[in-house]
Amino acid sequence: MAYENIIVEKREHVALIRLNRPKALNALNSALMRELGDALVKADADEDVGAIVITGSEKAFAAGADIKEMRPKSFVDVYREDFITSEWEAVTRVRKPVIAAVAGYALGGGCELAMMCDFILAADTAKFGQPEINLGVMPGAGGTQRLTRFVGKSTAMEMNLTGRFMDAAEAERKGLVSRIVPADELVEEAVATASKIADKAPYAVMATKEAVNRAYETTLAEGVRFERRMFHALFATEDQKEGMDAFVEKRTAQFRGQ
Ligand SMILES: CC(C)(O)CC(=O)SCCNC(=O)CCNC(=O)[C@H](O)C(C)(C)COP(=O)(O)OP(=O)(O)OC[C@H]1O[C@@H](n2cnc3c(N)ncnc32)[C@H](O)[C@@H]1OP(=O)(O)O
Repeated sequence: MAYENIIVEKREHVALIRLNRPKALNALNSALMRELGDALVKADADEDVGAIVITGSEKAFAAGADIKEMRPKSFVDVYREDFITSEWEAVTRVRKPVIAAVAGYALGGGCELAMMCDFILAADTAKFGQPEINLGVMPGAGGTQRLTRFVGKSTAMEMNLTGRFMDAAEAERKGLVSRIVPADELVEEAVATASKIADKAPYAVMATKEAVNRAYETTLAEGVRFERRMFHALFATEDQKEGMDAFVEKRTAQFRGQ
């Protein structure tokens, strides 16, 4: 598939995906979401890729679903298409870690896309929000659910009901983003972080991601049991031997994904 709305680069075992509709502040239309889904499936299958970064531009990670594309749709259209379609959730099906590197606006579907990633690195210019209420609708891709889990009911309710934006400092304080970096270092820092993950034992990385995500979907007791079983399973890998041998031999581990 040829891409017109995203740019994909490979760097140091990292797939860097840039959303690229600058004139529309990376508004997420169906073509862009199809291309993003395709790029994610390919990066997930690529044995030379250990982690993925999704980013936008300096001004906008993404200003939400494309309002101009959405505007003429009827109830029957959105219900039949099941809009937001499963293409929007492609990122949640990726088994490798996905980092959202957010500068500028991450609004509506843009904020929802960032929250579907495994963690968010924010530039000091980042602004998050769920302004769908101003359009006479409400979030349709997780804004009422994921945002509430990240920042708690009170802040999520206020943001969803008023459309207020949250700046990077508040997002860090409330746990929406893992950390803030200067805007001109954002992409390099995200790629360096992803590359650090890509150097680790891939099955340990995959199992860790699965276990952390389980914390959102199950009870504590079930989650801890799941974690223990995944921990046990990693003793079936050569990388467990290599990691522990390397520690004892005081050298850097060379993981081979076996
Ligand atoms: C996924 C769901 C189900 O949850 C639904 C959604 O995501 S609904 C969308 C939610 N997002 C918004 O409501 C944000 C809309 N955008 C804005 O409020 C502003 O553009 C801004 C505050 C992000 C930036 O303002 P400003 O700097 O003044 O730039 P603009 O002139 O407004 O925008 C430049 C250019 O981009 C087009 N644009 C911006 N956002 C969208 C969008 N979401 N969809 C389509 N097009 C968008 C905007 O129309 C401008 O283009 P032109 O009209 O000048 O051609």
